[in-house]
Amino acid sequence: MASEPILAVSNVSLRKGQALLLDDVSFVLQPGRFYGLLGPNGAGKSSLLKILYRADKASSGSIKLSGQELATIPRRAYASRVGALVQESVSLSGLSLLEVVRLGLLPRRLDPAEIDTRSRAALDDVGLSHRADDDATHLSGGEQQRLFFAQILALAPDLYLLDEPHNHLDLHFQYRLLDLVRQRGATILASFHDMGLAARYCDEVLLVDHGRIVGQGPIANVLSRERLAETYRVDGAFVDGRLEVRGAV
Ligand SMILES: Nc1ncnc2c1ncn2[C@@H]1O[C@H](COP(=O)(O)OP(=O)(O)OP(=O)(O)O)[C@@H](O)[C@H]1O
Repeated sequence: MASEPILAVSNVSLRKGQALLLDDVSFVLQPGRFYGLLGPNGAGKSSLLKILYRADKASSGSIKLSGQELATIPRRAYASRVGALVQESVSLSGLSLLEVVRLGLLPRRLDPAEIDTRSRAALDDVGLSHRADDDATHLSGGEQQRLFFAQILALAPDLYLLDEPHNHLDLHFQYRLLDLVRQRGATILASFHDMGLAARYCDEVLLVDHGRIVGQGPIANVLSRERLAETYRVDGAFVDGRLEVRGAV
């Protein structure tokens, strides 16, 4: 029998003016699994993730975290269980790397020694411990992404929401950081445009198109030749677990 879902999304819609960004979205996430959120540009992936990390509110529908309606969970309690790596740029002005990671631990209310230990360990995980006291504004794009990964790794949430986690990362860190997150054994929902990474890491994918979930399951089943043509407008197919694309259609 399946355990209680960590997240249950039922009939969620999101309107902005005349535009329907999410249209009756429903799915559940089971604990400990790695889920990919796939879909073409403008499909609604970031809009959905924003609602899940409470940067936006659904126009209708229900979202439950371990059976509790999201709107009834105190913000701090929610933030200590659900960690997000997001696309929006954040000002790091005047902060050291260590301070940025510490900030991410605020919802946890830990004692200062524990905050320090966790923050330094997380910086080490992402290969930035030697720069702990540097000014965070001086980081490259990929280094900043690693810093935000450190923040979320230090938090150690039950549910990781990752919007294009591979953004700006070189090959080493794409694999290293996704391996690290997966090893935590938490639940992960991550959006991907890189199908190689999605195929390697995701137990299951959710395919979004025009604000609707049009498929859920193992990636090679969801991204059939027909769906790849309809949704991504490419002539392609999964062969031996790898996506082969002949070109755009
Ligand atoms: N505040 C808003 N008002 C109106 N439309 C919006 C708003 N925010 C986003 N959109 C539109 O909603 C659609 C979905 O955007 P979203 O960022 O969720 O897509 P996405 O699947 O994450 O795309 P990408 O792969 O390009 O990052 C887009 O067409 C976008 O222009």
